[in-house]
Amino acid sequence: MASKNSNRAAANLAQNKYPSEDVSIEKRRRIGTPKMPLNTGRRTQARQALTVVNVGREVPLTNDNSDSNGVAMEFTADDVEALLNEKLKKSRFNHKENSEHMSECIKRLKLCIKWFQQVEGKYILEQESLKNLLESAENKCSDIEVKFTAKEDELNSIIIELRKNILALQENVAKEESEKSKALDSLSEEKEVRLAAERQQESVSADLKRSQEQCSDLNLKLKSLEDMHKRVQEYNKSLQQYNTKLQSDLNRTQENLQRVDKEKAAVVENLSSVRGQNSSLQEQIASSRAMYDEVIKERETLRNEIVSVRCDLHQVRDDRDQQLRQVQLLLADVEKYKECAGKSAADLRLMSEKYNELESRCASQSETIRRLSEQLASAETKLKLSDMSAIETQSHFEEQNALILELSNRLVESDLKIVEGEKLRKKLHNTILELKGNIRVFCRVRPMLCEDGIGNDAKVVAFPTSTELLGRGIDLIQNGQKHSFTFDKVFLPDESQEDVFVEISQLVQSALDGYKVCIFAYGQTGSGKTYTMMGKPEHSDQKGLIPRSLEQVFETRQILEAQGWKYEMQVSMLEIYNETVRDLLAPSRSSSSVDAGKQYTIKHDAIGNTYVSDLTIVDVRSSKEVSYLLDRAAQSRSVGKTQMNEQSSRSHFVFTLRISGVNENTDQHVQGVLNLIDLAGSERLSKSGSTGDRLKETQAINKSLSSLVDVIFALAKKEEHVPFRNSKLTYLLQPCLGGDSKTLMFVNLSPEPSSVGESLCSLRFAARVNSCEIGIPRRQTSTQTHIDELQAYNST
Ligand SMILES: Nc1ncnc2c1ncn2[C@@H]1O[C@H](COP(=O)(O)OP(=O)(O)OP(=O)(O)O)[C@@H](O)[C@H]1O
Repeated sequence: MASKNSNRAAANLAQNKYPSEDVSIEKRRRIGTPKMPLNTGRRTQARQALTVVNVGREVPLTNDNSDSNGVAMEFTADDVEALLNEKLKKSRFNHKENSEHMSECIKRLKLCIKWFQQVEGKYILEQESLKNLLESAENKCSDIEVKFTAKEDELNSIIIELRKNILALQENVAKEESEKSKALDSLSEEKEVRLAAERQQESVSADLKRSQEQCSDLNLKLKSLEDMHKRVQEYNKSLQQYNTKLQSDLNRTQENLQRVDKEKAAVVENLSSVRGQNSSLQEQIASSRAMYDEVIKERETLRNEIVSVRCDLHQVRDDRDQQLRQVQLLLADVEKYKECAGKSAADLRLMSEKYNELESRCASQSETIRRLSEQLASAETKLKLSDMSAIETQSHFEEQNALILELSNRLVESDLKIVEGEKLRKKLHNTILELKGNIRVFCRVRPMLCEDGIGNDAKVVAFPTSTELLGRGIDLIQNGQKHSFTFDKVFLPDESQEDVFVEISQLVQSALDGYKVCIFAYGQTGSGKTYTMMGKPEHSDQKGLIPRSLEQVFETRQILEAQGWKYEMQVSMLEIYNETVRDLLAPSRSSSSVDAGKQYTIKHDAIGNTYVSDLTIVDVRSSKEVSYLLDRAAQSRSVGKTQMNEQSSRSHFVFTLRISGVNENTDQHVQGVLNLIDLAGSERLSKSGSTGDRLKETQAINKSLSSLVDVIFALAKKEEHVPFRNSKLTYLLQPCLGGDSKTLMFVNLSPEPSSVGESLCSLRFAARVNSCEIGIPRRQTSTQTHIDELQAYNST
């Protein structure tokens, strides 16, 4: 209830109303006051009332029941107005009346003032009460305002919080929505995955079924395979037998190859004889052609003669006809004359003379005609004869031409056959080499020498004689223990230099075909390395591989020249002594010590060719030139003395023949290299008994040979790093060992029982080399520009 009143009071305040205004509004209306704020309006009304009283207007009394106190009297606005507007009735003569009237007026005005004062008192009271009310209302209002602001603040903070909550909620909603969409996506994905999985499951179960079926099938197959395995094992055995047969076939193929080579040589010979025949036939043809031309010329002259004779004959015939016509005319004249017998006898005589003359002329002309006819007949027979001989010559010429054509066809055919044969030979040769592996090992045991000592009959080397190992196996007996080894070829002590060369001649041929070929001899001092490589060139049957190879190279070069090949050969020779390279062909070497200061550096180019800087390279055209160079090199070689061999080489000897060939017919270029190396002795320090300088040499030799061993072993194990640079020897041989060359190692053995330890070491190393696979041999064919580039590189 209290709050209701306070609310209403607040509302009134807001409308500038007072609580009691509603009550007094009627009164104010009645006294005619305008509606105005109370404190100003009431004072104005009072002043107006006083003004009315002071002005003394006559105000009609609307209420006559006013008592003497005049308190109960009430005045309306109209009353007051009327009272104020009332005009005093002044009469100049009736002062009394005027005075009465005035006093009346004053009386009324006083009443009116009194009323006003009462009203004012009431108003003041009311105003105070209203003020109190206002104050309380204002207090309430301020309280409310404070509460309101507190509430507002509270609400604002709540609103802010709510807004924050809304934002957070909106974010959450957005997040939730994105999660929802994600979840929906993943759901759909999962659905797809599930479908796929279901499908997969179906297929897997189908597969499973199939697998089970297959499994059972496989079980069956396994059984059959087991049976087959047994059969395969049996087959394998037979294959092994077949393999040995193949090996023998291979040997036979090699023999065939040699036979093919011989046949080739025969064909080449045949070809050259055919070529000779051809040239003689060509000469014959040329002479026949000359004869034919002569006959043709003769025939032409005869024809011309016949034509001229015919012309003459024609002429003579014409003359004769003319003469005959003249004779007939004359005869007619004679007849006329005879008829006219009356003419003179002189005329007659003249006429008969003329007639005789004409007759004799006619007879001579007939004679000429007969002669010319005879001439014509003989010329015609001559012409016929020359025609016949021309035809004969022509047929002979045609025969000769056919023969030439046939011979040239045969020549082309045999050329093709030679090329084909050559190709086949190369192919077979390379197949054999590939079958054998591109690093091969041959073992050679030298015979017992007088120097080896007499009476030492204990045999430490034996050669198995089984078909499988014949020519390939070797047994070494050390302290009663047998060590067996197998190599690509084992040469018995009694096998000749020729026998050894036959086995490597194809390799030498490969150098001409554009391959890099490297043949080196390894073994202890005195085991026959130099004998194998160099031999004794002064005795033709004891020449070693180097002179024989060179002879073959130059011989084959000549044969290949007939096929359009042109070769250029360059030779260089060096030795590696105490890890230092020495040029064996250096001109200064024998006379001065200029060479001693030179630092020969070994370089390899991108295509695996090796170059040694400053090394003397000599162009050679014949094996004789090379022999001369070999002699020069032999003199330059460093030869020392050890207990083991008086002429023992203490350095590695490297002979290099570079071959570059061009075939102008086929526009082929080949670049081959033939490296022939005589290594220094591989004996161990203890065995060599070296001291001082010799010990240093032996150590250097051992270092380079052990580097060779390391390189070979690294290659055998297919290691990433191969230590080629550990020694000059291995670095020089890098392209041969690690690259694409055809490499052959001779392991030379001494049959002496005292050398059995060294022989075992050599054989073990050789066996390791034999198990190596080192790349695929690659033929070096190139264009002319490439060769020029290489030569330019070489010259730098
Ligand atoms: N197959 C052989 N037939 C005949 N004599 C041989 C044979 N092999 C080697 N000789 C002889 O054995 C001796 C030593 O041979 P060689 O000089 O070739 O050995 P080496 O291994 O080269 O020795 P070094 O390491 O000292 O050079 C020589 O007198 C040589 O003639």
